[in-house]
Amino acid sequence: MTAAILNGRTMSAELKVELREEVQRYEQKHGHAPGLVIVRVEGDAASGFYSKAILKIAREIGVEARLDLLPEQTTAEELHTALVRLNRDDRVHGIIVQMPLPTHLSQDLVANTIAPEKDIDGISPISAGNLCLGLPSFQPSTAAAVMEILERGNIQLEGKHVVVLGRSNVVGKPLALLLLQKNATVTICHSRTPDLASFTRQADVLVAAVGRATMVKAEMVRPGATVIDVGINALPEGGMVGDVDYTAVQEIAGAITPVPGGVGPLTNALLLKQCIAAAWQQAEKRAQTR
Ligand SMILES: Nc1nc(=O)c2c([nH]1)NC[C@@H]1CN(c3ccc(C(=O)N[C@@H](CCC(=O)O)C(=O)O)cc3)C=[N+]21
Repeated sequence: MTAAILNGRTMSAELKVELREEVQRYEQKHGHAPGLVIVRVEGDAASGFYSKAILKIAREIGVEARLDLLPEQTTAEELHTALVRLNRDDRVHGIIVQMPLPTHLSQDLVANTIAPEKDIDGISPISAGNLCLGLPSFQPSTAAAVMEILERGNIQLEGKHVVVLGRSNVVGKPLALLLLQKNATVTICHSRTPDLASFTRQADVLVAAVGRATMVKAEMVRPGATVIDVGINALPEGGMVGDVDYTAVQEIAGAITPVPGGVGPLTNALLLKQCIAAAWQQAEKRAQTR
């Protein structure tokens, strides 16, 4: 038996249609489009690709988006000033700062400066705190993309054992909290977990978010399990692979996400979804205080 493929491209196309309609409703009510600004500090080549991909999807669904490109030598103070200006700009509803930043700029600075109501990538302490408390909040978009795939793939979570490989602040940690909200039993494994396979073999749903090419092998997967691959590993010969040994694991798993074409295509769509939500929230708040 081979696994059902959870196709992120198809799901993303469906979500984009829904978001397009949502943007039209917003525009009819408020007379302007939701606004998004991507801040990119030059340095990391891949992040330029992601910025362009976000601009493209924004254009497709009708969100007004622009890229603010800052030079690699930008100081912490200059970045702070740029973010404060965006916080004060009423036409900007969502702000995303592309990671990774050059080493002299800290993610903390960004997380603590972006206005929580514009933090559509869920990196501020307010967003993280609300998520931890089980309150509504913006979510890191990759973690949100995994939840969207599970939902659209009709993968049941209540009472299921989900094993998450990786504990990053952008994927593993927030994802574990989102899964708990769905009443899953959650285990987080990481680089210091001994005998990883003894955990992964127990998983009804296995999520790999480690960043090590093809490290999840067939013998680590329980027959019939759902396997979600968040990994993006560039190959020296070009192309990319996930954290899962796809060819071998798809013979064992019940359902599996490919790389590319799995979690990736949904990530930016979820970012835009949260930007539209941010625009609604800000417009309604403004209406109340008038
Ligand atoms: N502040 C911040 N937030 C992020 O959410 C963020 C970030 N920085 N920096 C970079 C990572 C990575 N990321 C992806 C987005 C889309 C695809 C995507 O669309 N991938 C496709 C296409 C891949 C291809 O064909 O090259 C796929 O997997 O099929 C992947 C990865 C968001 N990230």
